[in-house]
Amino acid sequence: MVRYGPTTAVDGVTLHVAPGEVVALLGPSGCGKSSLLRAVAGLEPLAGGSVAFDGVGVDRIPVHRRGFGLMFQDGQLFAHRDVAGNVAYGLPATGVRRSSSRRADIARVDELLDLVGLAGYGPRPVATLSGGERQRVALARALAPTPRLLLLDEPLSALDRALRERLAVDLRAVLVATGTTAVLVTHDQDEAFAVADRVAVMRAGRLLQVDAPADLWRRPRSREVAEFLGYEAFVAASSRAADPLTAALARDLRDDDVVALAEGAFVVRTGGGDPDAVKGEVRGVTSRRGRSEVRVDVDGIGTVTALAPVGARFDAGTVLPLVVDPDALAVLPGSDVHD
Ligand SMILES: Nc1ncnc2c1ncn2[C@@H]1O[C@H](COP(=O)(O)OP(=O)(O)OP(=O)(O)O)[C@@H](O)[C@H]1O
Repeated sequence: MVRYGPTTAVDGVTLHVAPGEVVALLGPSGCGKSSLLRAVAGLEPLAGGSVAFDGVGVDRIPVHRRGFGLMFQDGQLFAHRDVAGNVAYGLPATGVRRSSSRRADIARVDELLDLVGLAGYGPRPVATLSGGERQRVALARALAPTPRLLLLDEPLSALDRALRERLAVDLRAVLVATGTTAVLVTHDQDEAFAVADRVAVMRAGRLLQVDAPADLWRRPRSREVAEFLGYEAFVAASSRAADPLTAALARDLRDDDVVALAEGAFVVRTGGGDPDAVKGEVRGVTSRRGRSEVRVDVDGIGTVTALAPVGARFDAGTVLPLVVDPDALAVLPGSDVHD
């Protein structure tokens, strides 16, 4: 538990991270992700509960003795050191500076820069680096002491989306290659899914669900989780409107189950009429990422986003035949669904 005066930021959270595992804490702004991470790091005092590593409590151990690495959104590089100097700062001090240990340090810095895709950048002043390059240097520096746990607080959030997507893939590759156990805080679902082995969805100081990305997406435990992930419509399995959805899922549902629809649960059917197809009345069309997203009203379901080939144009009011893509559906068990 973490409290700030009367505000309880983290409450009743139990989270186990396996050796070598990467876990993302995902949730909206203010849900307590950073507070949880900072409590693990030792930067926030615990109002209750405990933090243990390898079965040993670390609550009384100060931040710098926990053997945990930290990396933040802004990298916090030293402006007066070059890239190699920043990475070398992260290396454990060897005491007597013998030339053999200096050579080993140089080799280790080169190895780390290579790992983060910055081979040859050692002599560059950090002021000349792009935002993405700075975060790569910050990652190399954080990994230099081979921390037993790496804590990353929104490490990619200051970067634009395209760069964030690329770096997320690289970040995962580096963590996996080094076998680093890590906890990452992010509000970006794509980032969490790209980097983590398991994603912990957080809301109002609590963990709602912790699962591998695919399981989280396919089996959100509650409507709250599903809505956070971007499911945009919810239909009672017992309603007639759910018939084409349950048919597409090809499995029996309980009457109190609820079918959740993500964007693309309907695809605009091109060519060939089908009198039994679901009908959707067009509200508007936007082009995004090489495809057309068509907002359609479907009887008994509401307004949802159907997909159509790029460049498809439909006038508002047009009635389109739709087919169901079962991969964009999830079933929420009835008893767990909260409105
Ligand atoms: N130093 C502080 N003093 C008082 N309240 C704080 C402090 N730090 C955080 N809080 C409050 O605790 C709650 C959780 O904040 P926290 O920063 O952990 O959330 P978060 O999920 O990381 O949000 P964000 O993504 O916006 O950083 C919020 O209500 C916040 O206002």
